[in-house]
Amino acid sequence: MRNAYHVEHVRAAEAALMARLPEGTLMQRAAAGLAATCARLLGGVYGRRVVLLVGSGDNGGDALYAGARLARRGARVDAILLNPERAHAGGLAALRAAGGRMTGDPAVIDAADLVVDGITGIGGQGGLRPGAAELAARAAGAQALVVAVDVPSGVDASTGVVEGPAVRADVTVTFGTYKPGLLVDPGASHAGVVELVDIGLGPYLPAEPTVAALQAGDVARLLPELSAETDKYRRGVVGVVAGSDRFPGAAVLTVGGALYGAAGYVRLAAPRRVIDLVLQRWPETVCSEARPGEAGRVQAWVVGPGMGTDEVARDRLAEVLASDVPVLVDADGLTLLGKYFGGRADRSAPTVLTPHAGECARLLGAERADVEARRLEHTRQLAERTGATVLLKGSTTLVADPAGAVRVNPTGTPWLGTAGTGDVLSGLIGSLLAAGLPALDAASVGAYLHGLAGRLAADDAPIAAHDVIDHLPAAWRSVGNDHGPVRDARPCL
Ligand SMILES: NC(=O)C1=CN([C@@H]2O[C@H](COP(=O)(O)OP(=O)(O)OC[C@H]3O[C@@H](n4cnc5c(N)ncnc54)[C@H](OP(=O)(O)O)[C@@H]3O)[C@@H](O)[C@H]2O)[C@@H](O)CC1
Ligand SMILES: [K+]
Repeated sequence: MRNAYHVEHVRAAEAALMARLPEGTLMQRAAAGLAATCARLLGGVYGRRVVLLVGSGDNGGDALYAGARLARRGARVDAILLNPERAHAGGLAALRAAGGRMTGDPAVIDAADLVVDGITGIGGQGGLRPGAAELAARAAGAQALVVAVDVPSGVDASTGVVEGPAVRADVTVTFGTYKPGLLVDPGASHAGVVELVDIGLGPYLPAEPTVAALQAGDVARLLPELSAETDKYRRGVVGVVAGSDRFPGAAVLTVGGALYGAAGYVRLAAPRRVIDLVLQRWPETVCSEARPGEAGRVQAWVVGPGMGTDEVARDRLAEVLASDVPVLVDADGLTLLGKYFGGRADRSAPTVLTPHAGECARLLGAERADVEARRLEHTRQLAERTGATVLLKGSTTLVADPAGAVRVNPTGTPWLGTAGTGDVLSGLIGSLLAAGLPALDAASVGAYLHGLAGRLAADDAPIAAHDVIDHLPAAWRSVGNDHGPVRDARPCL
């Protein structure tokens, strides 16, 4: 698990650790890690041109001490101080002693091999002020690699919100722990590759992170265990209510995602025309024209993709919500939820909602642009308000549960932003719910596998939703299964 903590937790941990160490120790650890990354990126230090952008806080101090280390190894280091009177005194003295120079001329940026962004870190507030914004823009237009110290300046470390101009880094070297703003967009897309330098904060951070990102090993651990005794019934049945005469393809994609999840089989409740189309593609589907409540027992329902928003669809949703099993509501189901159910599910069994930003905005009565800009806040808010686990789709998919846990998905590709991929995701998560995964795990594991399948399918070229289904087995295989290879459960005869 890649854990990220709100700035208030980082500050508390830092204070507790600093109380046990000689003054300046943490900044030296940070600067050493930063300088090592810069040296590696430069592919050698001697004769390289490095420019430091230095704010008046400790973020600037880190940059100055790292610059001093590089200067001692022969780099030509120029520091631009945003506020010369308030720059970190110890860092300044170290840089001077190592042969670094202070300059007021931003033209040095144009000729630099590497720019170190030490304007603001966890102490930054709002978008960059004009002087800092000009330097950031100049660095973005130059050839140099940009390395952000702790957090790209202008990105809110705790939330990923970017309120105005901000640095766009190639690499961010962060200290002690990841920050949510490095994992959640729009901040994440400013951070580039994130490297963590251990400065010893670990034991002083709370057990529960503010935001966590699953890694392959976590997904492997969370996947359901299969054994020789596992049959289709024990693996669970996922029910799908999707598709309509107008949008039959949504059912094909949702069923496809569900078939390649962990459930033993997929039951579809839909109109005849939808069933015919689904059976052509997926003959293994168990289909029924009956209402969901009469279609047979399932361990989880997926309801919504392409089902329409008329009163027939409303009644189907009502039946599914009245069941006592986990339910995932997506697409038209979300519209119906807002229109007829006051935006609330009010169920005792787990409910998962999978809106994109527009659907999330509608359910919250907010603006879509606001949801995009403050993804963490709005995902949490919708989970609190609905009592459901909410997965907000889009760049850096987020999952929040009503108890306050938040996960951010580290996989995915912009190529996934194409019609029907959401239907595949719904089916996949529904299948994981049917196999018994708790809502937060089902949603975040589903997002992980879906994002990975999308990446494998795209390989830097456009994809369609059915390509994602085709690559789900490869995505599963690539994370492995912590419970051992299933094919070895029984000896071959
Ligand atoms: N925590 C740890 O364990 C460790 C932390 N360490 C390091 O300390 C960093 C935190 O240092 P910090 O607290 O001094 O704050 P920091 O990020 O330098 O920013 C404050 C400065 O920014 C300015 N400023 C604010 N907003 C601005 C804006 N929009 N645009 C422009 N300027 C703006 C603000 O100006 P003021 O408001 O005072 O005028 C003030 O000058 C942390 O990120 C890490 O790098 C490591 O050394 C060791 C371990
Ligand atoms: K920075």
